[in-house]
Order: sequence, then C-alpha cells, then structure tokens
Amino acid sequence: MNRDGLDLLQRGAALLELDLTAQLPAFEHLFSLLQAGNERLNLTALKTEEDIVLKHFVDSLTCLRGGYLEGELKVLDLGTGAGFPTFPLALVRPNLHFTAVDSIRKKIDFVRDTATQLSLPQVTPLVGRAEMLGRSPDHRERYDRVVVRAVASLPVLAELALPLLREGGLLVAQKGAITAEELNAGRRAAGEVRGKVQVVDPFDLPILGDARTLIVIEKLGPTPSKYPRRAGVPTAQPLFWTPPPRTAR
Ligand SMILES: C[S@@+](CC[C@H](N)C(=O)[O-])C[C@H]1O[C@@H](n2cnc3c(N)ncnc32)[C@H](O)[C@@H]1O
Repeated sequence: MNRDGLDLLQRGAALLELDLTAQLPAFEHLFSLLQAGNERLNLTALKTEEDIVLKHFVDSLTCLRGGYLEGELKVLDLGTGAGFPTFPLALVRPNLHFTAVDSIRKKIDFVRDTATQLSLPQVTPLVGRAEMLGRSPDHRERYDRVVVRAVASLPVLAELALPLLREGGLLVAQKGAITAEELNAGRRAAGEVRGKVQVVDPFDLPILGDARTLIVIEKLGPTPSKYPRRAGVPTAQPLFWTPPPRTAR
C-alpha cells in the first residue's frame, strides 16, 4: 500500500474514532496478501487501493459502531468471503475470538493462510454453510455475537444467525440502505426465531458517504428446532418476505 492508501486508512479510521497507528503495518500486510490472493483466486470484486482501504477495511471497522463488539467475545462471521469483517476487526480488537465461516473452500483456504501470516491465532477459519452449523451441537447457541456484512437480506440473516447465538447474544449486521419492507420482514423473521430488532442505526461510510445501516438483533430465547430450514431454503423462501429482483447487501 502506498503512502496515500495509508493516509486514507488513517483518515477513515479517525472518523470512526479509531487510532490505527499501531496496526498500520498489519493492515499493509493484509493489503498485499489480498492483492496477491486476488490475482490467484479472484477473491473479491474490489481491486483498487482506494476501494480495498475504504470499502473493505474502513467499511468492516464500522461494525464497531455502538460498542456491541467490545470485550472477550466468541464471534461467528457468517459468510466471511476473503475475511471481512473478520480481519480488520481482529486487528483492532484482539479479545474477539472469531470463527470465520464461508461455504466456499478457496475463500476459507485464503482466510487460513492470511490468519497464519498475520499471526492471528484468534481467527478460526471454517468451511461450512450457516444452515448446517445452525443444526450442529458444536455451533448451535454457542456464540456471543454473529457479525455479517454483505451476505443476504435481513429475514434470511435472522434465520441463519439466530440459531447460532446464545440467549442474550447479538446479531450485528452491517448492510447498505435498507427498505422499510425489508426491515419489517426482518422484524417479523427475528420474532419467529426468538429474536428482536433492538437497533437500526443508519450512517454514512466515512469519506465516500455511501449509505450504510447497522442492525442489531438480540436473541431473547431458544430458537424453535425447525430453524434454520435446510440449506438454500432460507434464501429461496425468506421468512415473511418476497424479495424484489436483485437485492444487494
Ligand atoms: C458477497 S460475499 C461477502 C463476503 C464478506 N462478508 C465481505 O463483506 O466481503 C458473501 C459470502 O457469503 C457466503 N455465503 C452466502 N450464504 C452462505 C451460507 N448460507 N453459509 C455460509 N456462507 C455463505 C458466500 O459464499 C460469499 O463468500
């Protein structure tokens, strides 16, 4: 990463009230691993320095808004892709113990190599589908937090994430702008799996100004055993919602 990229990262982080001075070398290292990984594996659509710095690094760090990820916590990153938001969060919050999950093996292979290279033993990569993990005794109701960025609509996320949380645990979902219809369906879906939408926090991505929303759903009680439904069904038939064509984030 060149000097401009480092400045951009520090400026973006400062707007989130984070001082990354100590972590800059690690972010530089992550940047070069991501670029090399992209050349080999085509991991992410974001390729320019500015995009990676602002739309991956700073964007992931916005999950810290509101203080829902502070303390010694077991966190599952659902659909981590190339390791986002896991890596930026792990670099600035070493007390978070991540299980970084994705259904695509090549992405998790990259996450494993990167965690080793960045000396992040608190990041555990796992190939799997959320629907399967949500039914496995090793993972169901085992996590303090589920974080998720850019994976699915809110009703789908509620069904996939709530089974993985212990009672009192939180789903922290970082999304783009959310429609009233999606939010309404998300509230109903959350209730169905014994959660409640506690926070809807709209904000602008630092520097770029793109619309983002942090949504927090608290788990209030045991999720009925019929959830999550089998692999693919939560996305194909979201609870309480018919998605419009081409939903993003
Ligand atoms: C658009 S990417 C986002 C990746 C990353 N969270 C980010 O913000 O860059 C969505 C990822 O979620 C994964 N994914 C989607 N549904 C999943 C599921 N049910 N279980 C596990 N991974 C899933 C996909 O394989 C993909 O890598």
